[in-house]
Amino acid sequence: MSCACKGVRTCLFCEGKGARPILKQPQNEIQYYICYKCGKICKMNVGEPSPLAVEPFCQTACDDTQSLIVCDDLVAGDNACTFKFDGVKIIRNFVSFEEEKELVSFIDSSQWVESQSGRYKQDYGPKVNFKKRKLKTDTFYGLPKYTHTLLERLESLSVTPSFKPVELCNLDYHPTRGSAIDPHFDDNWLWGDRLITINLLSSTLLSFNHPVDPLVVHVPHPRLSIVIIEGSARYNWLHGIRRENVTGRRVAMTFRELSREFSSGGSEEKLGETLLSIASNFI
Ligand SMILES: O=C(O)CCC(=O)C(=O)O
Ligand SMILES: [Fe+2]
Repeated sequence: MSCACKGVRTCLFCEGKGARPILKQPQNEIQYYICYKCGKICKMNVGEPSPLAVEPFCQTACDDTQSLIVCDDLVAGDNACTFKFDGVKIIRNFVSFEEEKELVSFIDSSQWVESQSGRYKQDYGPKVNFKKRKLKTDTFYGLPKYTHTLLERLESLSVTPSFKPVELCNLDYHPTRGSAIDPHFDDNWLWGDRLITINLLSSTLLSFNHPVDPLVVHVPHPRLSIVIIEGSARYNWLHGIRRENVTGRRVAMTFRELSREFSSGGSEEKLGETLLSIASNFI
């Protein structure tokens, strides 16, 4: 085993060789979670088991009859919260177990590359230097074929009108590597308003940290579900996956669309058109 950790990032492999993980969660952090069933925000009391251990249901009665739930403009639960948190949609059972098996086998037939914090990665999209705001398209040939039906299905659900991704990033997490992703904002120069992730093989929690206050909102990301991040969840809260919430192998497929700058009327419109045209080849 080896790893690609740099700077403050660590995984179980480099920690085994002496790397020191920095303390990531503040002691006085107030934790909330989103109810699996009704989408309400509930406060987690100290000492309560992780919402991943027991499905986090809110204390009030909520309707559990739907297999497809959409959490939008989440409302404060009984333990009323005073902050605004919106812009997360969860669609459960977006893929079936059979499709999951097929997808993972397609994905695994391509090479995984080691990434930081115990993750493996596969990228389909432009090569980007976000610091210098430069990108190259010469190694991007198109999105993989296995995404075609998934994107058509997404289109037909109409929760994400005209979503045209120009990047797919597959990430592989495993508890034996201590895989995680530290709280971060996704770029907003190239990438647009919506980030969409399909979660395969195991359920997890997507944790949203307030950029200033010691506040976190854990959002369930069930196996087979899709999560759409936009609005304040996209731009005002950092998101990440904590090591303790990776309980089995997890494969996440994240799709990203173009920002306004790369869309029609924007200063990089032409480059955007090139990317869209490449992405429409399913290879
Ligand atoms: O694994 C995930 O669900 C999140 C990945 C993510 O935030 C990213 O790649 O930027
Ligand atoms: Fe991200």
